[in-house]
Amino acid sequence: MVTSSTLDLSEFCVQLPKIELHAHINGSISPKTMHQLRELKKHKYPELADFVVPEQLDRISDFFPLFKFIYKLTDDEEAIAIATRNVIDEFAKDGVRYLELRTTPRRNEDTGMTKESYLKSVLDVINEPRKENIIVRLIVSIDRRNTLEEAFETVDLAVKFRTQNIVGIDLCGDVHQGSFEHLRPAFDKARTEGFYVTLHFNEVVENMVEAPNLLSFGPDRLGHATLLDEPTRQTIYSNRIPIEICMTSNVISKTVKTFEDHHVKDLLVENHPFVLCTDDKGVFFSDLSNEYAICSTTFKMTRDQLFETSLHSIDAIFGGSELKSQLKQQWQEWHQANAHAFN
Ligand SMILES: CNc1ncnc2c1ncn2[C@@H]1O[C@H](COP(=O)(O)O)[C@@H](O)[C@H]1O
Repeated sequence: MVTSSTLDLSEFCVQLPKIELHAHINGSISPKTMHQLRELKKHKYPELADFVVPEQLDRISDFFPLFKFIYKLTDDEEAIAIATRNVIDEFAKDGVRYLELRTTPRRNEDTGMTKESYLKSVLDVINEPRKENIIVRLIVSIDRRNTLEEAFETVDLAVKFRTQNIVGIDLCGDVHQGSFEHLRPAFDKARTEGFYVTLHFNEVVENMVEAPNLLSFGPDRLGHATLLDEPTRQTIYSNRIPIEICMTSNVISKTVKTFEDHHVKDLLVENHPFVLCTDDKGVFFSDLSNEYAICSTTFKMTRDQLFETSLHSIDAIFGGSELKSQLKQQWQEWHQANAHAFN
């Protein structure tokens, strides 16, 4: 039998069943898969030979241009399928039992990939049978830089493939570009069609002016919610809107100074719902188990508190009450079978 002395914090965090709700597919591609895809694509794009993901960024505006390279690695249906499959396998190995991936459908004129064939390729992988104990769902992302027409196109695609485990729509992309208000009619349509909605929220100071607009939409979850003024905080707390927390992402992209300063500390004090997530594990080099370990070490959380954090995350999934009950039962069974790991 394993005792607590043989199960260190990192191993506990891997074994703990976890929920991942904020993972962008193209940002989650591991160095190993990047290498595999680079080998496939190097003749076509020789410039990829010198591409390495930097370990540190000076500011968040240095983050978005990385995708000019990453998108060359996934420029066709086969490559995006390989990336999606490997990302799912890696999350499963890291103890994730329920995963909501998100991605922005993208076309590529050279390869003939369309937004529809991109989405189909991702969904085919999400829905393929797998041995691992992991349930996978998809959130379709709308990029802030999109025109309203493009945003509608994305929602229409989600409607077309809705029976294939698409559960929600997300607003993401370069935080210094575009506006939610401009794209709002597409989000209204998504809501009317019955999709859940999550919005990247207040990652940088410049986003704060549009916060009232985003909140007036009534999002089901918020991504990051890093900078909150008092009225915004009140609205989020009183409506108990769950927040997707990505500690390493925020610290590496310098929207939060240090782990100790991270705004998750306020949520812990307020007992406000949050879900620990990775954001872009391929770019920030941190798996979900590592995010649990960082949160635990930074805020002195016990193993019981980590288990409760993971268990409560189930309430924030874009799924119905039956699925939530099934997952909670699975979590409780794991807890009973692993009582020794909590000492
Ligand atoms: C750091 N925080 C973040 N804030 C906002 N958007 C982000 C993001 N991290 C990733 N993305 C969005 O996700 C895309 C990559 O995955 P997909 O091509 O969709 O699979 C990026 O191009 C960006 O638009």
